[in-house]
Amino acid sequence: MNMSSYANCISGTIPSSSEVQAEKGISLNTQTCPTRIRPKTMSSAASIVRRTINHRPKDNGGSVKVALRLRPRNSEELENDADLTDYVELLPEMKLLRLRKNNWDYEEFEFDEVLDETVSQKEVYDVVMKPVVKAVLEGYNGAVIAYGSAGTGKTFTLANLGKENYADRGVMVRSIEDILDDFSFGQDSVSVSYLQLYLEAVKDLLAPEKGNLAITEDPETGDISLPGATSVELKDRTSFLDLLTAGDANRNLPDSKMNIESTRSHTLLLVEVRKTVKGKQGKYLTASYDGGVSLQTSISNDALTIKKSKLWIVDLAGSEIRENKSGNEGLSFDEAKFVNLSLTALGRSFHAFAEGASRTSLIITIGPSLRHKVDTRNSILFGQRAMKAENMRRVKDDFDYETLCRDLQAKVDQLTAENERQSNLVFDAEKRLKRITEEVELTIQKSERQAKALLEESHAKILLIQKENMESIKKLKQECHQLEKDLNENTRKFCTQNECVALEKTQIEDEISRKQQEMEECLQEYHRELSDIIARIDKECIQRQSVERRLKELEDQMKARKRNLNVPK
Ligand SMILES: Nc1ncnc2c1ncn2[C@@H]1O[C@H](COP(=O)(O)OP(=O)(O)OP(=O)(O)O)[C@@H](O)[C@H]1O
Repeated sequence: MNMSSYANCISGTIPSSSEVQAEKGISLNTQTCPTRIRPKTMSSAASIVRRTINHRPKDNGGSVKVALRLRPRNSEELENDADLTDYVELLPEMKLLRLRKNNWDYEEFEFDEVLDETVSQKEVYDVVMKPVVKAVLEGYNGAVIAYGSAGTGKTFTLANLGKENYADRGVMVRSIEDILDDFSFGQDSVSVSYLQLYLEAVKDLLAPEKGNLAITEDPETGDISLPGATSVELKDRTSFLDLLTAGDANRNLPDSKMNIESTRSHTLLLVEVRKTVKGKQGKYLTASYDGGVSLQTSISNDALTIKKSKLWIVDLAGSEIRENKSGNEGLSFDEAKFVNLSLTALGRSFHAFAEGASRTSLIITIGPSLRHKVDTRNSILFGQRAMKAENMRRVKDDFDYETLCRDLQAKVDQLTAENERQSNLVFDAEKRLKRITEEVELTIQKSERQAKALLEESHAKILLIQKENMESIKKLKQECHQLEKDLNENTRKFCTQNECVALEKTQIEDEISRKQQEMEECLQEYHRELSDIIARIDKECIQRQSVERRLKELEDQMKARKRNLNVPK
C-alpha cells in the first residue's frame, strides 16, 4: 500500500464542474490573484519549448477534487531569496502548473484549483472544503486530505486553530464552525475523534493513555475498524478548540533534522454528524462510525429523518521520498516502510467509507524553495493520479461491494507497484544527481585549486612588479631630489649674479650720476669762467674802444700838427 493507492481508496462523490463553481461561493478571482512565480525564460520561450500536457480527465464527474497550494516563503527563504521561479510556474487563472524539465522542455499539469501563495485560509476553505461540508450536512460522507512534503503547509491549512491570527483558522475549525452554524441544538449532534497514525501504531489523541488502538478487520468485508477510538460530542466551537488543543499536545512529533516542523505521522480528525431533518422518508446512503467503519442506512421516523454522515480531515505525514536526503537525517527504511504500512491500514479503512456516498478533496501542498523540487514533483504526480481516481459514489442498492473491494485492492496493488517504481526512479535519479553533484563538486574543487594557483602566481607577479615600481619610484625620487638641489643651486647662483649685476649697475649709476654732477659743476664753472671772460672781453672792448678813441684823437692831433707844420713851407 502506498500514498497513491491510498488516494484511490478514498475517492468520493464528485459533482459536475459547474456545480463546483456554484458551490464555491467565492471564486478565486484570477485578476486579484496574480501568479508571482513565473519563470521568465519559460514564458518568453513558450512558443519554442516542448510541452507535456497532463490535463484533467475529460469525464471528471467522479474524480477526487484536487487543489494545489503553494506556501508563501518564510523569513529564511525570503532572506535567501529562495523560490521555485526557475522550476515551477503557477497559472491560477488557467488552473495550471508547469514544471520545467530543462530550458526547452516543460510539463503542464491541470488541477481543479491552483492556489498561489497569496491565497488566504478563507479562500482555501471556500474553494476546497465548503462543498465537502455542504455534502456532509446533506448526509453524505466527505473527506479532505492534505498531502505534501514536510513544511509545505499541510498542518497550517488543515489544523491551524487561529490562536495567533484569527484569519489563519484552518479547514478543521472552519468546518466545525459551518457544521455548528447549521445545527438545531437538542436535535442534532456532532462528535469528533482525533487520531494519529505513526509507524504501525494508532494513537487516540483524545485519550493517549489507551495506548495503541487495535485495528480490526472484518474477515468478510475486509473493513477496518478502530473500536477503541474516543468520540467526544461537541457542545460548541470552544469545546472543539479545547479538544484539538489537548489532542495536539498529545501528538507524537518525532524529530526530523531535515525540518524541525516535520512529522512522520498522519493525523486524522473524524467528525460524525447526526442531523434530524423533516421531510422525505426513505433510505439515505450514509456511513456511520460506531467505533469503527461500517455501513448503515438512515433511520426515518414518519416526517423526521435522521441523517448520519461523517467527515474525515486527514493531515498526512510529509511525503518526502524514502531515501535519506541528507545522510542519515531522512526517514529510516523501517520508518518509511511503516509509514506506508499505516497507510495500508488507513487505506483499507476507507474501503468501507468510500462505499458510502462521499465527496473527497485533496490538497497538495508545495513549498517555494528549490530544496522542495523533488518532493514537489512527487506531490504533483500524486495529485494527478488522485484526480484520475474513479468516483466511488454509489447507491447502496446498486453497489457490488465485493467487486468494489476486489477492484480497489487490485488498484491498490497496481498503484503500490507504480509508486514503488516511481520511488525507485526517484531513488535512481537521486543517485545520479548525487554522482553528478560529486563530479561537479570535484570540478569546482579543481577549478578552485587552479584559481588559487593562478591567484598566487598573479600575486607573486604583482609583488615583483610592485617591487620594481618601488625601486623606479625611489630612483625617480632621488633624481627629482637632485634636480631640486640643482635647481636651488642654480637659482641661488642666478640670484647672486643678479645681485652682483644689480650692485654693479647701482655703482655704475652712482658713478654716472657723480660724473654727471661733476660735469654739471664743471659746466657751471666753465659758464662762470666764460661769463668772466666775456665780462673781461667786454671790459677790454670798452678799454680798447677808449684806447682806439684816444688813439684816434692822438692821430687827429698829430695830423693837425703836421698840417700846421707844412703850412709855413
Ligand atoms: N499559507 C501559509 N501562510 C503562512 N504560513 C504558512 C502557510 N503555510 C505554512 N505556513 C508556515 O510554514 C511552516 C510549515 O507549515 P506546516 O507545519 O503546516 O507544514 P507541514 O506540511 O504540515 O509540515 P509537516 O509535514 O512537517 O507537518 C509553519 O510555520 C506554518 O505556520
